[in-house]
Amino acid sequence: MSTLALHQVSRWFGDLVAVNDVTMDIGPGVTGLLGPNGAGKSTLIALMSGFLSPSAGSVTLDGEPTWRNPGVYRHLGLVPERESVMEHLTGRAFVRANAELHGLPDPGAAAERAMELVEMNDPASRVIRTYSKGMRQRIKMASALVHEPAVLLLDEPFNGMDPRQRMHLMELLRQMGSDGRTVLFSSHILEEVEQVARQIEVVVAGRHAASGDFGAIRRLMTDRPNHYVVRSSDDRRLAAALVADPCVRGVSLRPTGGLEVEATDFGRFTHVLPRVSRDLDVRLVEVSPTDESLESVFSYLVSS
Ligand SMILES: Nc1ncnc2c1ncn2[C@@H]1O[C@H](COP(=O)(O)OP(=O)(O)OP(=O)(O)O)[C@@H](O)[C@H]1O
Repeated sequence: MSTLALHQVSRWFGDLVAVNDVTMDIGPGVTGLLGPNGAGKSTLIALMSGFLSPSAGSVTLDGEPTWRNPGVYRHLGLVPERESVMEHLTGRAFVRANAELHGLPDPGAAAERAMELVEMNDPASRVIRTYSKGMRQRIKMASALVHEPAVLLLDEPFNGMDPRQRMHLMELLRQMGSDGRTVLFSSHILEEVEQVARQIEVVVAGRHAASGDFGAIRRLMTDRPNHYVVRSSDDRRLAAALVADPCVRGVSLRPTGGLEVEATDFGRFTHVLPRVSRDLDVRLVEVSPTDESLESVFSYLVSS
């Protein structure tokens, strides 16, 4: 069982701060690293896997620094986002080359085992140039798993996969997590993370914005102020009644018609709105959220 520990880690490139004072522990089981594009996920994964040195702070695996530490690399497997695979090699030769780099006693057998895990034995004799996006993802995965590492890091592994491949990979990650491995994967899609990860770490603009299980992250999201457009048969009367309720922080009339409502308690608002409109005999025509995008959730989390 292995734990990756990041302590006050920052990484800058010239003037740009890609990772800003991040402290987190990644333990056994599956962790999802969630954040919008450019949040610093790939940089964090490169720091964890020892490919990048921190500008400040420390990244350790079971107490050992990951940067320039070959002893640690034996326990780490990395599935990068970019296609760094060799196009002209067969899948088998590619996975086997990694087994040889790790100095495994029987590289051929280790490669077959790893390819079987990701269902890549059949296309293994074809050259990688002919592979689909999903197959490329899986051959990278086999290569990362060939030395049976205790820690597996995957950068946006579900990108480009079809639903069947996606489900298979999710099952594989779950299995590895329950076997006691430390598995971390990055994603910008909450639903993807929700289905596999026991623990979620949210990063926004290089900062660690939130941490917890899916329930905790979801609560943070639903407890934030929510903005809705409400159209009804009598907007003014409805506005006066809504603003009296504690779950509503503000109501304004929109120039184009309807109301803009800011609710602080999503759960309560969903009960209050129909009750108030029924009591007033005002008919609701439209209720739609205006800021449900993941970006707005992220910016709320980072400013709270
Ligand atoms: N080698 C580099 N040189 C300069 N800037 C970099 C470098 N690597 C990353 N960055 C910058 O650091 C920030 C974080 O990038 P990073 O790739 O880690 O984010 P991300 O969350 O993985 O995004 P995406 O999902 O789009 O890959 C970005 O502004 C990026 O442009």
